[in-house]
Amino acid sequence: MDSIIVTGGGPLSGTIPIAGAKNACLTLMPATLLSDEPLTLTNAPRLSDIRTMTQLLESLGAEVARLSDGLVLSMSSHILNGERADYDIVRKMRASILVLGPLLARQGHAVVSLPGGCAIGARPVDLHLKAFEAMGAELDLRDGYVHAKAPAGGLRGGIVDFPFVSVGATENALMAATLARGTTVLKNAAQEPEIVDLAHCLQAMGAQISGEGTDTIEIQGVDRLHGATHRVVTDRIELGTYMLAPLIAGGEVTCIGGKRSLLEAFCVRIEEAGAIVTESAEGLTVRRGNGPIKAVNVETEPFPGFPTDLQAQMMALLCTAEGTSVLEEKIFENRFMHAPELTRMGANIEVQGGHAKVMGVSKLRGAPVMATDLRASVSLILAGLAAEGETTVGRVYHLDRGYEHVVAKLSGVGANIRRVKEDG
Ligand SMILES: CC(=O)N[C@H]1[C@@H](OP(=O)(O)OP(=O)(O)OC[C@H]2O[C@@H](n3ccc(=O)[nH]c3=O)[C@H](O)[C@@H]2O)O[C@H](CO)[C@@H](O)[C@@H]1O
Ligand SMILES: C=C(OP(=O)(O)O)C(=O)O
Repeated sequence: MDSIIVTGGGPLSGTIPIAGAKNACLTLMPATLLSDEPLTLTNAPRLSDIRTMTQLLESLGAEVARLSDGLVLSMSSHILNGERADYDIVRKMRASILVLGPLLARQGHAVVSLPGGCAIGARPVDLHLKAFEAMGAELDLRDGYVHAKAPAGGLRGGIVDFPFVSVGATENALMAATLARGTTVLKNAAQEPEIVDLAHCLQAMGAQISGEGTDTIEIQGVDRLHGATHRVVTDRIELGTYMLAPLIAGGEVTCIGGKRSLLEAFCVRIEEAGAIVTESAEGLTVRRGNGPIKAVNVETEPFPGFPTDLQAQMMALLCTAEGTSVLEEKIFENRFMHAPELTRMGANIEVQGGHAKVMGVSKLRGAPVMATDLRASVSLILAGLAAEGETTVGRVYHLDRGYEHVVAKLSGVGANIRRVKEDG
């Protein structure tokens, strides 16, 4: 197991290329199961989650080729020879549940392991299942698996009214509905850029979809989808993460490929805290304005609100802000596990239920800390960028799920950061 060692310093200067979005790629890849023709994704990120999804698709009979240093994924599921997504793969990555909709739509049956909870909360999949039921599927939950069967003649269109917004359930239902008979309407649908990206890819494959990016998506089922080539949208969470680096360590960084429209609510919050954000054709450039970073309050919400996947990193910034900030986590029940680790670095944070009160301190101090999940890991690296001395972040495998070349990207703008084997 590797660790990352960061020595506080600064200021940072230069450019960081932003990768294709993990969370878009993880739903675009299962879309290949909807067609017997090849789907090619460009701008794919080089991440362990993508390798896990590759393994899952291959277990179902798809062929996945990684070309051009892994940035191009070419997938083909000419023949599906499996219907079972095994617990051994699903437990590694919750996004595995996204094969259920495509399998059910294409071959009329599927057996997919229930993902179970994870470090940030219980994370049930009941909304995914209710959507398939609204399309006529019969579901049986036994032995830890969902056994799903479409009605004779295949899934049929239906009205799916989500009681609250779910990104994954919207994606799963959207994919399934492309091949259902008749019209499906998804109400209270998620509006994330990754949903829009999935809709664009499905449209390129011949799907009839309207309303993507709003809370009502309408899908007119078609008999078959064909192959396509699609470029994966920019990773707005990686983008936001690296935008925080110069605010914490000082300096100026341009995130290549960044667009404000992907992260408006986040940009507004960091500007309130004292950031200067400039958009150009190249990307987003960020630096501190005159004066210290100021405390701000943050509530996580579905898009277009402030993303939960940037809450930990924002907390790292606010640890040394002037004043007291309150962060409210409204998406996941247990997503403050970075707080005790930041406290080990000298932060002053009180967590109560879904709220974290962060009393700004003048400086953090380096310490050995433990990554508990993906975004928590990177928040500790960000905190380490300006901390006094050395911060060693353990359990870096969490980080590898969602950040490619993190050491190269941050050392490229002048950070003192290296990766070592756990035993030295
Ligand atoms: C691979 C991927 O894209 N992951 C993202 C996706 O996760 P994911 O798709 O799992 O997140 P959801 O939007 O579904 O979850 C939102 C909330 O709804 C709850 N819920 C969800 C489905 C369900 O059937 N029942 C239910 O109760 C969840 O426990 C959570 O509290 O969106 C999250 C919210 O933006 C992000 O943090 C994740 O990074
Ligand atoms: C929570 C995340 O991912 P996942 O839904 O795959 O656990 C994330 O990307 O921050």
